Amino acid sequence: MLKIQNLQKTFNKNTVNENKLFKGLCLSVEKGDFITIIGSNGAGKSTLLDIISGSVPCDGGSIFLGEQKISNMSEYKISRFIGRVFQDTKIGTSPSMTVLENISMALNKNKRYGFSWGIEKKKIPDIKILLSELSLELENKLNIKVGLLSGGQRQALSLLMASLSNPYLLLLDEHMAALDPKTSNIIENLTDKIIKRGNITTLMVTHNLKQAVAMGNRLVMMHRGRIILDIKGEEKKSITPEKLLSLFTEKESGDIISDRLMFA
Ligand SMILES: Nc1ncnc2c1ncn2[C@@H]1O[C@H](COP(=O)(O)OP(=O)(O)OP(=O)(O)O)[C@@H](O)[C@H]1O
Repeated sequence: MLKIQNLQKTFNKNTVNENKLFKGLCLSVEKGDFITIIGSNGAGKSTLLDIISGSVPCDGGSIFLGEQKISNMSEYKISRFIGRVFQDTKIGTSPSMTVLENISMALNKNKRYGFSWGIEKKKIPDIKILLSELSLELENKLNIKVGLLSGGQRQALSLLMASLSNPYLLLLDEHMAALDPKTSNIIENLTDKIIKRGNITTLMVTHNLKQAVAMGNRLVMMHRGRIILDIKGEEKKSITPEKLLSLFTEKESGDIISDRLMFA
């Protein structure tokens, strides 16, 4: 479903700050895979999602989403196939528009008339049901401007909106990192529910080892632009945060693991 072959990326080429990040990274993702991605600071996790979504160009290699080569496409075109939720709770929604207008925009995303927030009245009951499943009272706030919602409510809405256009791929970039523990827990459960319900192929970057272990069917660990661990099936089910840490140290002995990863 997603095939990344021989990915190359160098930042600040031919300068003193040159950083050869990806030197032939490969990753094959099956339809319905829910992959949690962990790794040290600067490992390339966000850059990988940026390149897949077209916001950062790669220098070489190819990325296929199904039969479609997306590695040379514009970010705008790729966004038709991909949903993305960021760490910043303000990015996925439009603050000056109401909850209903935001939802309508997501529902109309890939339609011929494009981004529009016109909503058919008959759809409102279904939208209320979708929102009530978030258990954040948003079904009673249809006409409230999204800028007035809490970070958790906005993130739940972003997640729902990212899933509404039935994306081929969902990219979650530390989308729970800016939330307090209770809200993070709510969004974690929602993430699981939304992904399972739609069987959405998903890559989720996290610094939280417990979430990386508990969620998804596959776990990828990155370090310095390389994939150093890729586990799935029974191995993934039986992994613990402690085992992950010792595996990391085994594979990269001598390197200092990031405090952020270690104490998440
Ligand atoms: N626009 C850019 N210009 C120059 N260097 C960049 C740019 N974006 C990322 N980098 C570098 O690429 C490397 C990977 O960064 P990236 O943000 O992808 O890592 P990460 O694994 O997501 O890290 P973290 O866990 O700290 O968020 C880092 O060394 C970073 O400084």
